[in-house]
Amino acid sequence: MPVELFILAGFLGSGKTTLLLDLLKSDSQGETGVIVNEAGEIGVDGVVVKDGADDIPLTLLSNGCVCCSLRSSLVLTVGAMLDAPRPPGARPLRRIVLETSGLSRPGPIVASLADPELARRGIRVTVVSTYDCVRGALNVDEFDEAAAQLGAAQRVMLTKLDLVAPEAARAHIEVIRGVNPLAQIVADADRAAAVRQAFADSGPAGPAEGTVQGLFGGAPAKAHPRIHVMAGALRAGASWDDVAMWLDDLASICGDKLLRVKAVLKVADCAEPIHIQSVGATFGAPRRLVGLAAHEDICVVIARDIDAGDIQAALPDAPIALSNTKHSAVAQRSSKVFA
Ligand SMILES: Nc1nc2c(ncn2[C@@H]2O[C@H](COP(=O)(O)OP(=O)(O)OP(=O)(O)O)[C@@H](O)[C@H]2O)c(=O)[nH]1
Repeated sequence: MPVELFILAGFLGSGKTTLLLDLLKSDSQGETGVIVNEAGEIGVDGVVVKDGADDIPLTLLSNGCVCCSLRSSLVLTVGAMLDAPRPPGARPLRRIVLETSGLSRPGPIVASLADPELARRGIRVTVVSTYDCVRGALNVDEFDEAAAQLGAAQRVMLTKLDLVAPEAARAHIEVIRGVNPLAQIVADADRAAAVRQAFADSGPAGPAEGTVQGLFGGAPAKAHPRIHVMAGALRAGASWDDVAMWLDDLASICGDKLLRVKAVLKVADCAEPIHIQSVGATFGAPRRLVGLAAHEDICVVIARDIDAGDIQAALPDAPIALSNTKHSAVAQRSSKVFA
């Protein structure tokens, strides 16, 4: 049976990891492999996926943004995942999901997968993009990435439907149709049904591959010139209160320039690492990761028009020291080329 490779795209915080975890929970046969890529050098999603679903084949591509720098390693990773021995009695992998960074553009990833080795294996590629019904996806500052992610999708999955009225959902569907009239829109209020539709087999005809590659194949990967991906290092001995106060300060300094915070931090006064995340400047409830007592700290902050130097200058005694990552440098370099 051909293996389905799903490229899971969608803007920062739009619900990719949550959708992936729902798929893994529903996959009682363990037929799904996962590749996680994040902006910057930090793999929070990989940790969260591992905590939510044991025993899945999982590979992290965490040394850069996949659409900028990892083309050949992606092909090798997919091949290695398919060749890896399966546990006794397990079925062969039926699908692989590549969760991209919320800043990745799917076009170059699809183009990089047009590889003779993968074609020989009969892999079918489908781009599934998540669309956040609370934030919308086409805010002016995020337009380039969001439009690329929606435009390249064969399927667009409406997320956070439970948080909006049906009229709002209908309005979002019109927006999506305006950007990509070819996409199948998954808007089922029954979450389990929606997850099945989002990851349904693409069928013998394949998911309009010609269309995606024709529109986006080979396009250069443009990092957004105004977006900064920062890594944070936790000061030894910092407590949960220190971190909570810093998050408050960070939100008030950045305001709507703050796009995403994700961290797994081992603070002095809690036995387990704590998973923290925000979408924009809105923080979800912190969660203890019980299975990960010995995990090293990871922290990523993604913002627009404000970088680590600005934040450090405003918060000099912070319990978390921020530094700009390669993704910011890539963004700055490419702004000269693409501006
Ligand atoms: N109520 C509700 N919350 C959701 C839904 N999907 C995601 N969320 C919440 O939105 C936040 C971000 O979700 P993630 O799944 O981490 O988003 P993501 O797209 O993987 O984020 P990045 O990898 O940073 O781009 C989390 O707090 C989720 O719990 C949904 O369908 N309903």
